[in-house]
Amino acid sequence: MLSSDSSQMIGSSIVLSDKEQQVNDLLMNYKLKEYDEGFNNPGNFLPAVNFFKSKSKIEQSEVFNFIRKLPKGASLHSHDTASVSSEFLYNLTYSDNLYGCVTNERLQFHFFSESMVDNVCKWKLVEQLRQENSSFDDFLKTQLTIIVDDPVKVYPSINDVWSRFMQTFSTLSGLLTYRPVFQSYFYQALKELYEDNVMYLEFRGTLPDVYELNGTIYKAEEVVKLYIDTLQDFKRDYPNFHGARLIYAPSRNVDNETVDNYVVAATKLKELYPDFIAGFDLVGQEDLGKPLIQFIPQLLELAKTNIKFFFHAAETDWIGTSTDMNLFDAVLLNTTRIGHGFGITKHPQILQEVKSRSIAIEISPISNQVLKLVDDLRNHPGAFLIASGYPVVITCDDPSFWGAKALSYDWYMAFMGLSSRESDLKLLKQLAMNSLIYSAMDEEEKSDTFIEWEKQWNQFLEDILKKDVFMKYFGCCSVNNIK
Ligand SMILES: O=c1[nH]cnc2c1ncn2[C@@H]1O[C@H](CO)[C@@H](O)[C@H]1O
Ligand SMILES: [Zn+2]
Repeated sequence: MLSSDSSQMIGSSIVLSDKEQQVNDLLMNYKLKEYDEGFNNPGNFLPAVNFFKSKSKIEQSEVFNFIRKLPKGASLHSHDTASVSSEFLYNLTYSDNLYGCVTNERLQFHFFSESMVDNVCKWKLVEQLRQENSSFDDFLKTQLTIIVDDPVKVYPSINDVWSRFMQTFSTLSGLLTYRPVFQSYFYQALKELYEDNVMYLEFRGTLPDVYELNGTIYKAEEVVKLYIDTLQDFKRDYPNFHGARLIYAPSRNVDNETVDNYVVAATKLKELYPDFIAGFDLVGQEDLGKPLIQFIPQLLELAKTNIKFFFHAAETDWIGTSTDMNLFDAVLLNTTRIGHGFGITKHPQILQEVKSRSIAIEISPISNQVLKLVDDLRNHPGAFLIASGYPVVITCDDPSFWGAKALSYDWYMAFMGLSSRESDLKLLKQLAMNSLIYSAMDEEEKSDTFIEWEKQWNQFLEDILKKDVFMKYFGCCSVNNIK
């Protein structure tokens, strides 16, 4: 029974090479030490603690530092304006020509040239706001993320945390949709992934209007071009980075007529940029927005084109509600992957369908914890999906908003919180391969990328073993430590 049970886990069919086995021994040394320490002192087990509190401790974990070095393949679910580290975001607030204004206790940003400041708000240069009031900067920092000291108190329900979450998107809008910032932000998002050993990105974007100081506005089609140009710049600077694609993902909290317009826009974008546009999704808090069933005629129209669907579905704790039913519509509409799918384990029929049709579930553990679906990540439904070999990819959703960076924090949670004490390098290797297998790349591109990834993987094994030999002979970090 034991072997039948563990043979169903993701990665269980992998046979490790000798080199991989040596690296695995090291990894499991780190993992078991940390895991068993948690078993003995449950209050210290990091996946059980709110991420706002656990983050700095995760950064000291040897498992986490191992995962950071591991070539993780692709990042398949993140959002346009919640991608970069909060440090980078904060530094953007020192940009020239940036104005701020506070309405209803929320900060708004906008760039203006001096002669063109509008009257929509009582704008002042952010530089001036900082000079006038010594506590302004602390206030500004609270506006860039949803991090708070006491999340249980500040966010009693999911609607409270989502309200703050949406306000944060709104605060950042005027800062990030200024064309030079828009491009440097995307460049930085790619850079942080690259530095986290991620080689390819598929991200959701709403394609907001982007502006210049002289009043020029770029509409969706031109905004896509801005992404493509930035991607090209990035690939020129970092030729080992494979690439990126956009999933056009506007708000679901709209009427039918707006979705008619989405269909027209998505079709046009796919025609103009067939390679860069991966597909379509609808975003926003599912419990408060419209369910997919409301837009079936439009979505069927879109399905006639070669646009793939990547629907967010059942990002919820409720069973049998419209949010939960989105799983059925997503599968019936032949979705390529499912964003979150948090409710899936309550639906045996959907479980069968996703397995037989190879529809990957994009699991974002930290997002689900911070946005109040589950407190202790050992109770995340993804634990069942991983243990039973469902098609799963690990994703990061909105790392910027909770102080995470790129993908490794979520991989850490998947490895320590959502999988068995026994799960090892085989799981991590399969998760990396899954991220390429379930990407929107065509078969030829997938196999090219896979070859690139394997090179990185072999280099990673070499690097880990070299470091291990070094540690054995030199103790820690300096030749003075030779024993
Ligand atoms: O986890 C999520 N579920 C649904 N929608 C989300 C999530 N994270 C971000 N957004 C949505 O994405 C838009 C920016 O691309 C935001 O406006 C937000 O509504
Ligand atoms: Zn999302």
